[in-house]
Amino acid sequence: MELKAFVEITRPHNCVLAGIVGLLGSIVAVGHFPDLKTSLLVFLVVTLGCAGGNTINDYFDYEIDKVNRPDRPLPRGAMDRKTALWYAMLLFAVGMALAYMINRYAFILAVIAYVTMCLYAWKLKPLPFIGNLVVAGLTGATPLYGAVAVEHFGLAGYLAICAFLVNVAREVIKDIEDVEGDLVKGAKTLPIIWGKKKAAYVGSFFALLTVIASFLPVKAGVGIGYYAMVPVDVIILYAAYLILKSQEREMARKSQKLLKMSIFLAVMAFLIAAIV
Ligand SMILES: CC(C)=CCC/C(C)=C/CC/C(C)=C/CC/C(C)=C/COC[C@H](O)COP(=O)(O)O
Ligand SMILES: CC(C)=CCC/C(C)=C/CC/C(C)=C/CC/C(C)=C/COP(=O)(O)OP(=O)(O)O
Ligand SMILES: [Mg+2]
Repeated sequence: MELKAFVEITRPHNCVLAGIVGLLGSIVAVGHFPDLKTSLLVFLVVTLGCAGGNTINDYFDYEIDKVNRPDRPLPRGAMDRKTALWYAMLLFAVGMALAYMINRYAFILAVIAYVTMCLYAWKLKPLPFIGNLVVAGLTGATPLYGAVAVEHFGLAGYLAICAFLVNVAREVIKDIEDVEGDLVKGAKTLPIIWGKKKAAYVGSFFALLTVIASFLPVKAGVGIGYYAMVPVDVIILYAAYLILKSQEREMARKSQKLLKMSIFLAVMAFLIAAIV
């Protein structure tokens, strides 16, 4: 067993980004950084939840990942599945204990999110489009989590809408990329039941909705720092153009990676707009 697998299986890049988004939700809700203890707790509860979610996801996706992602820790043998299961439970347990230190609602929302990630990995992923909505819903819940922690909502709802829409687009396009492995496990994803072309239209439609929604905070008066969102929207539209042009695995991978880049850049833009 490789020790680095305990970090790798959590997909730390996603977890840190998610933790920042949780903190961003608190900031845009109250218009300033919350106190250090709340900031740290929000970051850790979201990061640990995302880490546990990614770990339990790989536990249940073992057969699919042997085809789609053979380089991941479980299919390559760097960690055994039973260890991954217990590790995920540990991550969730620590996250719930920390959530309890924030407030009652933050604890309840963390439990709901953690259970949802387990249900997704165990049963919901193979459901056409439902699985995509569940993952996107969890990403949309992330900024709302930060708002619940500070017991105020403010602009966090706009972040949640954008997070949800862009991740629906990305999840559908990821399913186009993963058709080969998903067929192995009998997953009935959108591209498998509707065909890759129709799924590409769905993904592009949600990408367009994301661009439209990305201007909601401007309507709410977020200032000049917000124009950093323009290049983000250009990247999102280009990702939509690519997947409409071709639904081959490599093009789907390029399109979904562009959407991930747009998420990272958008989060940085929101962070700058919230701080300056
Ligand atoms: C206009 C615009 C794009 C606004 C950004 C909205 C926003 C705040 C997005 C953040 C969403 C979020 C909480 C991201 C956390 C990291 C993440 C991408 C989570 C979803 O992961 C599921 C995915 O299937 C994992 O796959 P992979 O990234 O390939 O490991
Ligand atoms: C709101 C709280 C407390 C936590 C939220 C935690 C977050 C950010 C969740 C976002 C969604 C997420 C990262 C879920 C984890 C499970 C996961 C990786 C889903 C996608 O997995 P697959 O659909 O199998 O795709 P992969 O090919 O990437 O495995
Ligand atoms: Mg998976």
